[in-house]
Amino acid sequence: MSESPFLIGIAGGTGAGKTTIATEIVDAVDVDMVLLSLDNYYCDQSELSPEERAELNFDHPDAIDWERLIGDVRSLSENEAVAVPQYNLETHTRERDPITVEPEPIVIVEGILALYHDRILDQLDLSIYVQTDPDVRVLRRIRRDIEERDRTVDGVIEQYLSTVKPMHEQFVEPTKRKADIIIPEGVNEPAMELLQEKAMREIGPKAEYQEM
Ligand SMILES: Nc1ncnc2c1ncn2[C@@H]1O[C@H](COP(=O)(O)OP(=O)(O)O)[C@@H](O)[C@H]1O
Ligand SMILES: O=c1ccn([C@@H]2O[C@H](COP(=O)(O)O)[C@@H](O)[C@H]2O)c(=O)[nH]1
Repeated sequence: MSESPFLIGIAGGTGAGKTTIATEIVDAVDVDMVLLSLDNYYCDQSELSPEERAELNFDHPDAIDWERLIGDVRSLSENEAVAVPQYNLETHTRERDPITVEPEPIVIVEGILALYHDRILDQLDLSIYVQTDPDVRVLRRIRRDIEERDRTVDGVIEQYLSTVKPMHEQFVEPTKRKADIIIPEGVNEPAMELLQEKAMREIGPKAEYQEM
């Protein structure tokens, strides 16, 4: 692959539907893609006790290992494979072994702070902010964190009020102004069709070139 991949960033509050949108694009467009989630780039907290980890602020930009993320996005944009860290959201720790990810014609970077850092933003060809009402997001988060992240209702509510909500207002929501496109309420058919067409248009000539 000689051309640079087309880089898409998808940001938005917790529970907005970022992962769902990214996965739908990957499934619907007949081109190989890399989906890079900021959730894999949280700093490892294994040196702390489980109780101390549960108290951390995971919604402040300092919680993210930016150097690693910026380096991996740059490597993928230069068609180099990367070793993506594997982060466990139940234990707040990084697994021992990363997973090797090969470059593909489309790279999607997805996470609450995907549009926060200028060194990521500068590399993006298309930036998207998913805007979903806070009450919808928090209801989705309660269900998801209990079903998938081993949390309790009280724990989710306490974390939401102490860190998730204030950090969203301070750091996540303002990135909406940096977005090329704002998608309301997560997955919706017209928006998905436009995004899939855009991805195909951007990558079409490269795909044809590759087949020659
Ligand atoms: N448009 C939607 N309608 C209903 N439920 C949705 C929608 N989009 C996402 N969800 C659900 O909400 C939860 C959070 O979605 P997710 O895509 O993981 O959000 P994010 O990545 O922004 O945190 C998941 O359980 C998902 O199935
Ligand atoms: O160890 C961790 C790391 C992150 N979180 C929470 O995850 C969300 C971001 O993920 P979404 O999929 O976009 O919801 C963030 O709001 C953190 O609070 C965590 O709880 N523990």
